[in-house]
Amino acid sequence: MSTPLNRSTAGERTGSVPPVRMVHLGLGAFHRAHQAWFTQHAETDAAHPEWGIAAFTGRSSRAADDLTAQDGLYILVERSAEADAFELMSSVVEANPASDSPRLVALLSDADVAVVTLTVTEAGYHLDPSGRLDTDDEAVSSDVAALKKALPEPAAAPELRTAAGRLVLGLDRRIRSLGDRSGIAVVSCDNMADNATAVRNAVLGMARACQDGLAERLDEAVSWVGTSVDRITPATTQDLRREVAEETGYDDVAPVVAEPFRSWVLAGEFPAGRPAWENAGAEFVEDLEPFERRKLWLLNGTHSYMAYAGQTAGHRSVAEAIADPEILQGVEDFWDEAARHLTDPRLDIPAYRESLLARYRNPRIHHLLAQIGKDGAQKMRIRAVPVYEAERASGRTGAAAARSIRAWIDWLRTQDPEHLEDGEADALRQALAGAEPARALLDVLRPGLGQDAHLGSLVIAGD
Ligand SMILES: NC(=O)c1ccc[n+]([C@@H]2O[C@H](COP(=O)([O-])OP(=O)(O)OC[C@H]3O[C@@H](n4cnc5c(N)ncnc54)[C@H](O)[C@@H]3O)[C@@H](O)[C@H]2O)c1
Ligand SMILES: O=P(O)(O)OC[C@@H](O)[C@@H](O)[C@H](O)[C@H](O)CO
Repeated sequence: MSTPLNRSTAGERTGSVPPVRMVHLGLGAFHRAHQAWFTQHAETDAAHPEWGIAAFTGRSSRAADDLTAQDGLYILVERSAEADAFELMSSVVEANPASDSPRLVALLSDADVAVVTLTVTEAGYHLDPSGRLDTDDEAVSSDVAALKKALPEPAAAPELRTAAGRLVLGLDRRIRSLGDRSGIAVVSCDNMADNATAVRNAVLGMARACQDGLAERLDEAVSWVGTSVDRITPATTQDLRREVAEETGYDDVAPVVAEPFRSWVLAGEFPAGRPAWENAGAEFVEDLEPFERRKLWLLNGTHSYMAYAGQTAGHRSVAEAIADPEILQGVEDFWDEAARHLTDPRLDIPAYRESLLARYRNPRIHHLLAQIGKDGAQKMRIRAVPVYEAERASGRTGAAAARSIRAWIDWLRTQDPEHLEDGEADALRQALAGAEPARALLDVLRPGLGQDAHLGSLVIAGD
């Protein structure tokens, strides 16, 4: 019989409960395998940790219910090709539902809270293809209406639908209560190009739509920190729960599995302090872009290629797809093209590629292509299109990047348009229903791309 997991059953396996100094939005698997891990491993005295995380779910309250019942504790399974290592995680000290605006306001009004991190998926920023807040989006306009009413009333904390709306409310209250001491770092940990600008555009776009002058006040208080985050973290399954119970004796309802590899590169200021994440291997750099491109193009770019080409070929996981010689060739070709534009000597592309192959081939990480394939419009826009454009600007064909874009289009055309798992599903449905679907899908990726005759010859043939 397994034991429920909580601070009393864990006993001395955890240190004391650290004070909340970080707020996180988007309590998914990745946060628990990455930022929570780095925060726990940054502590110099594990018995008396100093940085606790108060996390909020992104939408449903499920993860908050599960983790609250366990006092925030969960088990992280580090899964290499050979073996599993089980670690009890205790840096998340509070798990709240996304709906709990009063708690978010209270936390952000506390001067000791110094950092906000986010993992709300690319779609959770509600940005349009040009990178600005999409004010036509229903969730965005609903938050604008609620905030217009609530902001002038200091005690109001309505339930909001977007991460940007929640941050506008919480940061407005922080500035009102802390004045000069309201400086704080907001750190997007989602896979996006220039994620610091992405979260800034979302939050300031929301503020601008709600109240004159608010965007400027928020921008003065917030340091928008850019990051490149990496640790392959598949969705949790019932099998994992069973395996954790067998190995540890705990009936953990919210375990997480991840590969041993992890990396976090950050650029930006932390006006109110931060955990010493460098103790856990994080790197702080002045210029994030080369690192971000290496990760988004080489890893995420080929993940997306494998997701579409792999599912079309009948594969289910990354490990299966990379074992297919044709797909491996497509991955290598994409890397050759992308690598020509990753010339910073600090990047060591050959070693990075070799390590990616080993990570993809880890047979014990069951990373589903269907999970990676969600929200393809936003992902292909930043993972494949820039490689194609960089190749064309250098006078080359961009054939491998085009092959990846074609894989997305071919796969999309086999899907039921009514059940697309994509934040841009409406635009995709419209494109798929038109007279020239492939061309229209290219235009969803980037307006005008459908008119690129060279890309058309590679992607649209047979339309
Ligand atoms: N899983 C990985 O390997 C990995 C690695 C690097 C980066 N990331 C980044 O982390 C993100 C989350 O990955 P995950 O594995 O935790 O996924 P997950 O499905 O476990 O969790 C997603 C989280 O985002 C929230 N969310 C989803 N849509 C939202 C929306 N529209 N508005 C607000 N919140 C929303 C969910 O409620 C949940 O808390 C990814 O989209 C990616 O940008 C993931
Ligand atoms: O998490 P997403 O949905 O942005 O992308 C799917 C995968 O490409 C991604 O999660 C990678 O596994 C991750 O970025 C590795 O660090």
